[in-house]
Amino acid sequence: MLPRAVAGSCARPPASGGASPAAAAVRAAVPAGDAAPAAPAARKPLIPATSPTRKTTHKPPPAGQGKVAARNAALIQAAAALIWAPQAALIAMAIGGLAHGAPASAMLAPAAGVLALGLLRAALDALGVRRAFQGARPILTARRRDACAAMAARSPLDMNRAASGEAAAIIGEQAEAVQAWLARFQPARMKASIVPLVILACVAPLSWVAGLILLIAAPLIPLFMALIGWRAKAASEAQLVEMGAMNAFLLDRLRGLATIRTLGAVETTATRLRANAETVRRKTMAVLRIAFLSSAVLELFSALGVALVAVYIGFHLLGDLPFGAWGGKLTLAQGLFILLLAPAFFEPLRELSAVWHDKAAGEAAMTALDRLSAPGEGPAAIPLPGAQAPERQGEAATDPARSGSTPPASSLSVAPPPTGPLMVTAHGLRFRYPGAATPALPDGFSVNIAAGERVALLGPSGGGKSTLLALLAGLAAPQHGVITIGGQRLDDASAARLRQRMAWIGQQPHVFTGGLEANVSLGRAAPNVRASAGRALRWANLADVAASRGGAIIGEGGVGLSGGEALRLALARAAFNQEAGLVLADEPTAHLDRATAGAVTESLLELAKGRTLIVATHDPELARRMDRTIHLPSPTALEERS
Ligand SMILES: Nc1ncnc2c1ncn2[C@@H]1O[C@H](COP(=O)(O)OP(=O)(O)OP(=O)(O)O)[C@@H](O)[C@H]1O
Repeated sequence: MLPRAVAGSCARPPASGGASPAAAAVRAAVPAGDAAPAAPAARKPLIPATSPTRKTTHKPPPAGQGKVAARNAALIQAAAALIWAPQAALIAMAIGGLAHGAPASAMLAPAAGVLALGLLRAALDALGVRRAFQGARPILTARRRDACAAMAARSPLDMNRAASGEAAAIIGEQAEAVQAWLARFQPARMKASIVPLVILACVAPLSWVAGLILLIAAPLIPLFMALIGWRAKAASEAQLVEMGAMNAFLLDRLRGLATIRTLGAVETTATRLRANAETVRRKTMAVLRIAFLSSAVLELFSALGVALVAVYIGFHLLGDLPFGAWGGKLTLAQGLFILLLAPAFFEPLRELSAVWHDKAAGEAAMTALDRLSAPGEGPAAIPLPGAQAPERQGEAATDPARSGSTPPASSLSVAPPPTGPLMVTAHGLRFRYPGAATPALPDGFSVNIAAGERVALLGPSGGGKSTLLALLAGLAAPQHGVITIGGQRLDDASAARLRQRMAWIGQQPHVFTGGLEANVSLGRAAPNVRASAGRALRWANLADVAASRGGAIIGEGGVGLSGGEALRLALARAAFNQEAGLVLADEPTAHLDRATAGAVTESLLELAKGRTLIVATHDPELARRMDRTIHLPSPTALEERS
């Protein structure tokens, strides 16, 4: 089985600014896929993250740079919000002037001023939003890249790796919440800490009563929002976990659809899926309930604050409440100015509350990304030799501890493995899966396979055939013993380079979304890629399939391939790799009818010309066609020995 591929990140424009917390929560709680069909760009062919010739470069997230960009964007947005103060002053003065008998023509200058300031405000606001989005995007991309790199740095044999469905849901979909959090919550927080203070500074010198009302009403909003926010975060996290679990379950069952049908387990699977969906619905409703509750609290307090200011100003102007203006009496213009500013005082607090759910969802998504990006250390982890997690950049090549218990004698050798068929040796191997009671291979297992030899690994189920192939492919490191490929020791430093000279044919090759040719080349660099992929397809007897599909998308969401065709695709992939001097095949004829299995056997033999071939199989016919057979003992024999 090749390492699972992880979907790359896809850009999505910022969500439109929601006015209420409920709207924000609906955005956060409802999966994007439910709200709108995936954009065609999101269906690009995927390339395995550990594709041998594809080098992943990891850059650290531009945290410092991102922070400066976010602060600048927030300041621009705060400045835009503050423009309302001079606009309100112009409007109040103009109406005050009218009340005192000024001619209508006196309105023209203030109206022009309000218009000009309005345009400036809109421009600044747009600039601030744009800057915030541009500042947040690279941070999200870096986090996604880190998560993909950390996943790729774990062996496909590692059972503790996140399931593909869960990883795809977190990296592809849930991670978008980080963008909303960074681009919207942080500017909103900055606005909420600057704008009300400035407005208070404008209002208080005119009327201490109005200032006091605002001062008392304002902190109640963040206080209640914080109280509700704690629950919102917990609810968002629970919802994300449930969504990831459902995706993982769905993907797993889709992969095994044929088996489910064969075993008549369709109804059971559907029932379980229905139960999962019901749990997701309940968790989503919990998030929405909290959102609507916080929305009600917020509107109540801001409406009360504005109403109290309006009542006071009204009665003050009528002379019923003659106090509160520092010993004097407010003019109509001053009263209007305060009235116009009162809603603007609460506006940033409302906005902050509206994006509070972005914060809850963003933090929950960030935690999920962190979990994926964790390098997978500890007793249960199986690191992928030769792969580098982002944190380990530059460290792996010089760290002997990572290459197993034996010192990396030839790891300093940078000579490329020889061309042509590769000799394979294994000496004194010991390998036990983390947490397993018994070794997966006979202890001290040794083997010598000559260059160009064709060998079958035979043995009962669970005897360790696939494990041995995985160790030879450098997908996991043995706890003891030495493997050499083409005379070079397979270790942490050489694994990635040696894997480039290997081809792997699994039982159920993964078909990526994309055309047949792209599925053969898998993003690998080669001269005349298309022509070479076409040749490989013709060689694997897939020319007819390619012609009938006419460049259509195959794989996830596209037209599928039969089991035999998928196997032939794997053969074409191996044939495409002209550099491969070692072909490792894991039960290539399993699940195939006799005729197709025979055809696959012939193709394998042809592929093996000029290459070394090691096949794990239960198929006696395939084993008979090999030069030699190696028997691996049964697991019970191993248990007795251990
Ligand atoms: N990723 C894994 N994590 C933990 N244990 C594993 C893992 N893969 C295999 N094993 C265990 O290791 C032992 C050897 O399994 P392996 O798949 O290598 O046998 P096999 O000979 O290929 O079997 P089969 O013919 O059924 O494919 C088994 O006991 C199996 O349960």
